[in-house]
Formats: sequence, structure tokens, C-alpha cells
Amino acid sequence: MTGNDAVLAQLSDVRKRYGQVPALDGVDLELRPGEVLALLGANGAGKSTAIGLLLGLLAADSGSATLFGQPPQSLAARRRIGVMLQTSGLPDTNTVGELLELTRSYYPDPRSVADCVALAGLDGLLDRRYGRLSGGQQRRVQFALAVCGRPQLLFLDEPTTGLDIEARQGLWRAIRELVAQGSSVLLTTHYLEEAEALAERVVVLNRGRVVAAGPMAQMRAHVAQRRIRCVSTLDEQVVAGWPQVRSACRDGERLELVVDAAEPVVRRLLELDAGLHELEVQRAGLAEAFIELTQDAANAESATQQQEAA
Ligand SMILES: Nc1ncnc2c1ncn2[C@@H]1O[C@H](COP(=O)(O)OP(=O)(O)OP(=O)(O)O)[C@@H](O)[C@H]1O
Repeated sequence: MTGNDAVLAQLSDVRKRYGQVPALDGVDLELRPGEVLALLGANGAGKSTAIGLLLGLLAADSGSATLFGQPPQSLAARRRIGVMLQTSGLPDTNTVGELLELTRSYYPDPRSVADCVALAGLDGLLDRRYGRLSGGQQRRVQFALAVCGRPQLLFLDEPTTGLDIEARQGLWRAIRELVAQGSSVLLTTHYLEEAEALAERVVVLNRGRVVAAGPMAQMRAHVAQRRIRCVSTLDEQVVAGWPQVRSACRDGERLELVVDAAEPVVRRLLELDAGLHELEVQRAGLAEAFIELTQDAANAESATQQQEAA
């Protein structure tokens, strides 16, 4: 093995602007062996730019990007990665089998075609032309091409956008299988349940800066909020005004609350509605953590701007 294998991919204090737009502003990022790292952020946060730098498709204005301790353009490093970007640029007229054979030929020890078909769910598609496939089928072909070289490190940029639920879960199973075999994954996604299902570690970008980074469990624990669901006739607008209640809404006969502390709210609900049933209390998930983290960052930024303007 070559280079520094303790860190598979790394951005160190990277800055990148497109004209006046700062896409990344002093970002540090590390991907370690065996981990699935989810890179999260709203549209325009800088996720694709970070991936573009790690793949050597873009050059940083300052700071450095490395793959396996080498420059991302290095052929030796590139043979150890697999990539599924948001746009594929694959030729429409080739068959799936041809694309798979060609991509396999770039790698020293590729998976068999049968393995690729099984992993990506491509049964019956090998003889079909790529351009004639549905969007979801094309996405699965792109996944097969990303994994066919047995990559040690897989870059998946919004891999399940456009897939139906069954195909999405099939892809999650395949990703877990690859990780169990020793691959590492850098994943971007707008589906927070996807990050929760796959990643152990999360980095949240907001306007080109890392606003939070840490293990998934820690990220969730950041959110003290709880979600309460129950069947109740209480008026949701009244409940929304109670202390500790962040939001209250109704879905048919079901009341759904997000609260800062569950116990006092549950006590009050039970006191006021003797007929209340199907009570559930859950820790709020990554979605709530994400919203809170990016709002905190936005609030801190606007406070700084106001101080500067004063
Ligand atoms: N080629 C470009 N020219 C000019 N500005 C760009 C270019 N590519 C990206 N940007 C800008 O840089 C910022 C970061 O974009 P980037 O595509 O990295 O975000 P992202 O987090 O991947 O977004 P999305 O979730 O929408 O894919 C955005 O403000 C975007 O408009």
C-alpha cells in the first residue's frame, strides 16, 4: 500500500470560490478506513464542491485535498475509488453490459459481472441500451459501475435520488454489504433517513463551513427534543401554546407534537383527555438535529453581521 492509509481522503483547510461565491471556506474533512461518513447540508452548502476537490475534478484556491495520502489525480489513488456522481455523462447508445465491461477493464481486480448485477439489482438489463432505461434503472447502473472495481473508497453523491422505496432499500443493503466487506463510503444525501440508516459519522456543511461533525448518535443526542404522538381530541392550536411545546399538528385523529421535555407535556395531555390512547414518545431524529444545527449557524452568522454593521 502507498501513502497514508490511516486517512483515506482528506480536505485540510480548503477554500474554494466560484467568482464571488465562496463555495468552501476553510473546510477540514477526513474519511477513515471502514467508515460511512454522511456529508449533509442544504442546497448550495458545498457538498458537491467538496467531492469534486477530493476527486481532483476541481482545484482548491488554498488548502489541500488528498486521496490515500496522494494528490487526487494520482492514477494509483483513482484505481482504489469508485464514484457515483449526480450526473453520469454515460453514452446513451452503449448497452449496460458494454458499460460494465469497459469500466471493469480500468481496475486491476474487478468484481465479476454476475456480482455487479446482483449487487446493483440489474437482472435482465445487461443487453438494454443505457439511454432507454428509466431514471431509477440508470441510477442502479451507475452504482454498478461505481462498485465494479472493488473500491476501497466509494463516493456516493445523492445515490438514491429518483429511486422508488424498494430500489432505495436494495441499494442500502448493497452499500451495507460493501461496508461489511471493508469498503468505506463518503455519502451525500438530502434524505436524512438515508444518512441515519447508513452512516456512523456525520459532517454538516452550511454555506461552505463545517457547522457540526461527529458520530451519528452524538448528533442525535444534540437534540434534546422529543416527538409525541397520540390519538386525542385536544385542540392542536391550544396544545401548541403550552410551555415546552415547540409545535403541534394534527393528522386525522392523531396529534403530533415536538416538545422540549416529554414528561410534563405527557402528564398534561393525560390529565386533560381521559380518552387519549396510542401514546408514543420518541427521541427526535437527525432531521430535527440538522434543522437545529443549521439554524444555530445561521443565527450566529447574522449576529456577527449585525455586530460588524454596528
Ligand atoms: N460551476 C459553478 N460556478 C459558479 N458557482 C458555483 C458552481 N458550482 C457551484 N457553485 C456555487 O457554489 C456553492 C456550493 O455549491 P455545491 O454544488 O458545492 O453545493 P451542494 O451542497 O452540493 O448543493 P446541492 O445539494 O444543491 O447539490 C453554491 O452557492 C453554488 O451556487
